[in-house]
Amino acid sequence: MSRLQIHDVSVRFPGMNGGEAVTALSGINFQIEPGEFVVALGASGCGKTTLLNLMAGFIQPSEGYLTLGDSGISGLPRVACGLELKDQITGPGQDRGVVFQKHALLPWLNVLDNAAFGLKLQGVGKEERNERAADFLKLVGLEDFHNHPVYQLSGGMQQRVGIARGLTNDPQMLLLDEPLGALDALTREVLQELLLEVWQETQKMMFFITHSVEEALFMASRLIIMSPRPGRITHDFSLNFNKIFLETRDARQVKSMPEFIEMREKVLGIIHGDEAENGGAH
Ligand SMILES: Nc1ncnc2c1ncn2[C@@H]1O[C@H](COP(=O)(O)OP(=O)(O)OP(=O)(O)O)[C@@H](O)[C@H]1O
Repeated sequence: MSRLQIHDVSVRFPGMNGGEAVTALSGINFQIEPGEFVVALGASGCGKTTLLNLMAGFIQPSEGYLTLGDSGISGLPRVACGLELKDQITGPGQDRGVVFQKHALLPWLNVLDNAAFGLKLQGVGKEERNERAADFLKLVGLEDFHNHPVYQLSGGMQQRVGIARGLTNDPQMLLLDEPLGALDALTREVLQELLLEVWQETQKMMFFITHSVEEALFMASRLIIMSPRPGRITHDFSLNFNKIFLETRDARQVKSMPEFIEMREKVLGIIHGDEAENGGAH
């Protein structure tokens, strides 16, 4: 397992319709260690999705570079980085799985074919891809739904398929952009617990974006808070509420612990302070 490192990264987008350029991220230095569950929280527009897109290799930084172990993800060529990277700049890669809020499933395919779709694109043979997809469908509790068309499934079950699909390459890292944001409260809590179980089982690095402070505190082994204009990481907390849950399996009890409530108030204060500073802009 390798660590993900972000070195002095900034991202500027050209202004829309001839407007001013936007500095979405500035001076980001950050690393994710093997086994960490990192959650990013912050006001709208503070650059959370931009950061995830960088890690996924979907976009390039304007300055700086990213590495996963001794492979470059994006940024300056390895010569300019002064590093001995094993691989050239790779962009998106099988070592990083992505799960979106809208599960982006293919409605004409069944659950198994959706979960195995990425493997199919890579040319993995049918038997092997079905076997690998089945392992991860089992992990998310869908072992009895292989042949169901995805459009017949509830939102929560569709997102389970999305999570299984993100895992089928057995990536080192799972990048999740508000994966539970579109779900009802009850389903959301069930999937929070499921994701923690998946994390415990697979030990993968997780980078998870949310707007919910409670969800962030419950899920994170490390919580980063970002602030906009330009997007920066302003706070970095180590937490262990997720481990307490995995030991006790009692989410209600964890979320009502005095330490949890105290931390929730502290984080809300930080975020509301940022929003007030930015005129509540979204
Ligand atoms: N492709 C783009 N072109 C121009 N500006 C962009 C582009 N993508 C993002 N931005 C701008 O960069 C800033 C950061 O956007 P980003 O989507 O990363 O924030 P976010 O924290 O994920 O927001 P939200 O919580 O609302 O999803 C915003 O000001 C946004 O308008």
